Amino acid sequence: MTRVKICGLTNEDDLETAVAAGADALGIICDVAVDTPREVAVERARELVDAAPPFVTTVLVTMPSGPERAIELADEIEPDAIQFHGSIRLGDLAYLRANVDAKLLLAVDADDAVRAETYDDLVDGLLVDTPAADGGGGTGETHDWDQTRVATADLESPLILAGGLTPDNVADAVRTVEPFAVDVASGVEAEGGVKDPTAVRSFVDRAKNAQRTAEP
Ligand SMILES: O=C(O)c1ccccc1NCC(=O)[C@H](O)[C@H](O)COP(=O)(O)O
Repeated sequence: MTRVKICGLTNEDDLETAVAAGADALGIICDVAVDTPREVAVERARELVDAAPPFVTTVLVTMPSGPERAIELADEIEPDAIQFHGSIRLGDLAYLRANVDAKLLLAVDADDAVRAETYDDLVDGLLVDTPAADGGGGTGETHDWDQTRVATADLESPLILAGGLTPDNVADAVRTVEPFAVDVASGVEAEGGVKDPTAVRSFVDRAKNAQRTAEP
C-alpha cells in the first residue's frame, strides 16, 4: 500500500487531521530560502514534531545554508527524517549521513530525474518533485509521470512522488508511477498554510486505495 506524507503543516489541528486520516508522515517546513505560507519558525517546528504520536514519521523539510546548519536544525527540532530541497553537494550528504540521527530524503527535479541515481547510495529516500526555479517545492505543478516512472525504475531508494498531487489525480499518479509514497502540500489546502480536512481525508484514502480502485 502506498504511504502518504502530508506536507507543510503549520498547526496542531491540521496535524491531528492528517494523523486521523491515516497519514504515514507529517512534513514541517522550516528554514527554507523561499517565500512560502507553509514555513514555520524553529520553535514551532519543534512543537509540531513533539505533537506527533508514535508510529507516524515526522519530516523536517528544509533548505539549509550548509551542513552545519542542517545539523543544528536536526538537534533543535529532532525530526525522524530530514528532506532537503535546493542544491546540496554529494560530500555534504555523506557528511550529514554520518552526523545526523535522522533519515535523509532528497528532493530531485522531475526534469532531471535520471540524476536521482547519483544520490541513490547517499540518502534513505528520493522525492521526485516539480520544483520552482529557486529550488523550492509546493508549486502545485505536476510533471510527466510516465517519464518519472522510467527514470526511477532502477533506484534502490524508496521513491516518493510529489508535485501537483490532489485528491482528484493521486490515484492515477500512484497507478502510473507505483511509488513507495506520495507527498502533497498545496493540493490539500483551504488556503496557504491551512489544510482542508475533507481534502486531506480524501487524498489519503484515494492514495492508499488506488490499486484496488483501478479500472478493469
Ligand atoms: O511547500 C512548500 O512551500 C515548500 C517550500 C520550499 C521547499 C519545499 C516545500 N515543500 C516540500 C514538499 O514536500 C511538498 O509537499 C512538495 O514540494 C509538493 O508540493 P505540492 O506540489 O504543493 O503538493
